[in-house]
Amino acid sequence: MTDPARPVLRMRGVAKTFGLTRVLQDVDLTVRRGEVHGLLGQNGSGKSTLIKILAGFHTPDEGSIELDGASVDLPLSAVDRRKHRLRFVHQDLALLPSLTVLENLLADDVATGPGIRPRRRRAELARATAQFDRFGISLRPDTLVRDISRLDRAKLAIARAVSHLGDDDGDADGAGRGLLVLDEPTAFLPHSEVAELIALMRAVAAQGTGVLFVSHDLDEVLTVTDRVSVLRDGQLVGSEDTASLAREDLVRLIVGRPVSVLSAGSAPVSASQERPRLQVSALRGGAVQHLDLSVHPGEVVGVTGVIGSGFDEVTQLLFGALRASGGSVAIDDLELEARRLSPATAIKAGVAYLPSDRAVQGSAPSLTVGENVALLSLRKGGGPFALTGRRLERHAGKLLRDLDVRPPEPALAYASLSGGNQQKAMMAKWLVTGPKVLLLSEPTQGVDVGAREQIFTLIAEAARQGCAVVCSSSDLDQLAQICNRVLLMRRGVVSDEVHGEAVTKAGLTEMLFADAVVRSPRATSDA
Ligand SMILES: Nc1ncnc2c1ncn2[C@@H]1O[C@H](COP(=O)(O)OP(=O)(O)OP(=O)(O)O)[C@@H](O)[C@H]1O
Repeated sequence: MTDPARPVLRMRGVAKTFGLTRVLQDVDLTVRRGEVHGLLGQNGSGKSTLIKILAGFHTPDEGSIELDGASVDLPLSAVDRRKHRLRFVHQDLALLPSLTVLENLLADDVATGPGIRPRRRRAELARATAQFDRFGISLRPDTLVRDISRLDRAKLAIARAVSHLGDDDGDADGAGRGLLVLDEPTAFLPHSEVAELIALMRAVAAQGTGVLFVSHDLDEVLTVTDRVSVLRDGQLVGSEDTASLAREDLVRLIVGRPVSVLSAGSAPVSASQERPRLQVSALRGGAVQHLDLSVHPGEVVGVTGVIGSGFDEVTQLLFGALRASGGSVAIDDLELEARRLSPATAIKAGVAYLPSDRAVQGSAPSLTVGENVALLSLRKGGGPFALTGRRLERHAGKLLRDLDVRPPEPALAYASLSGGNQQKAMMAKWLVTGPKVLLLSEPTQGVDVGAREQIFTLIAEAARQGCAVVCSSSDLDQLAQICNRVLLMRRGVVSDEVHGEAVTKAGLTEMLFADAVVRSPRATSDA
């Protein structure tokens, strides 16, 4: 029988170096059975590397790992991962959109065998339904994954991982239920939906599984975890009971110093009285039914709402990443028909766009950091010959240092930068073009508290230089810190607006709450 007090994971003295860079040093990490354990740290602090060691992707240079009290060989083999029920849910969720919920749940069988055998279908359906019921998930097994919401996809990915943890050969006392590693599964979810995933994590831990949860969202971490471990520059700087930590303590552990901007809020930039830099009239497309919007030089306007309200599509429409069906967009004296907008015309008109799905839309992962950062400035500088070789490296290197991208090394493969540093590099890429209009979609998703502060400063600086900024986000804290005014969208139209002193997290929460009250019961349950 498994000792219930025995940790599901114990890492000791783990170290990892890439080339000359020491990424992890002497890391001890313990996850207990039935606990949700947060793993935190700034961008580039080594969290993903630690997880990749657990996934058997990297071999540590030094250190040992015990799973359920048993020492395992390194690199961790698939056999050991399966034996000790070590499962992962990564940010991309790894679901197959063209298959059904049930087929995804059984993806291992589908991938390696003839699919779901007809005579077992009934049994598999019953098992899936029981699994969903156990965790309070309402998903129809026959629905195609491409037709379900982002929240349901995240739930499905977790249910799939857990279904392998709770196999019938578990110990009679329920011990030894393994370890579920969640690597930022909430990063692309609106804040209003995260609560449901938090409930799911707690339900998983309640069955005896250890949950290791990586997130940059401190409120989320303080709500769901029992303990947290913090990495700074590859070293473990603390493992603490969450209940004993105040938010400021956690920030200090992560960043190594207090971060004043989080409590004080950055001073909002003030809009001038000049005529609008960006004028949007009767824009429609996607879920957006009708949008009129004027943004002055120096003004930062937020757009928020619940999923399906269209708030997250406004910036995509303005950039031409999503085709508009009507309306017009004027930037200074240039009038454009919204239907004719494409990313190329938008860039030419002086529009910069930082999408939320950066890995897919925002960058060229196969190029180096320097090439990515210089992509647009090359275009601006008069063709592909404007900056080459050493000049390109010098130019990109300066930008990277200015923005504190770590490491500020233009020759590195872009894909090897940590998530938050990729985000800062993309911000650098756009800001060198001196845009008239800056469009942001969830600009600090997956970004640590220190980098978040730097990105806010960059946004304020862009506004100070006369940029008109539009930011689609469900992060009310972020909107309160950067915006002069925030629009609330409901069913494709603007239903409310807050501005001036009311742009605080409390003011925005109140606006959303008032909106939820007036929405129909069906719409409210979607929130
Ligand atoms: N394969 C690799 N080759 C070279 N350097 C790497 C490689 N993988 C990671 N690194 C470097 O190791 C450091 C730690 O990266 P890691 O991805 O573990 O950070 P992280 O804490 O997960 O960051 P984030 O929160 O931004 O995802 C970074 O400086 C990164 O550039």
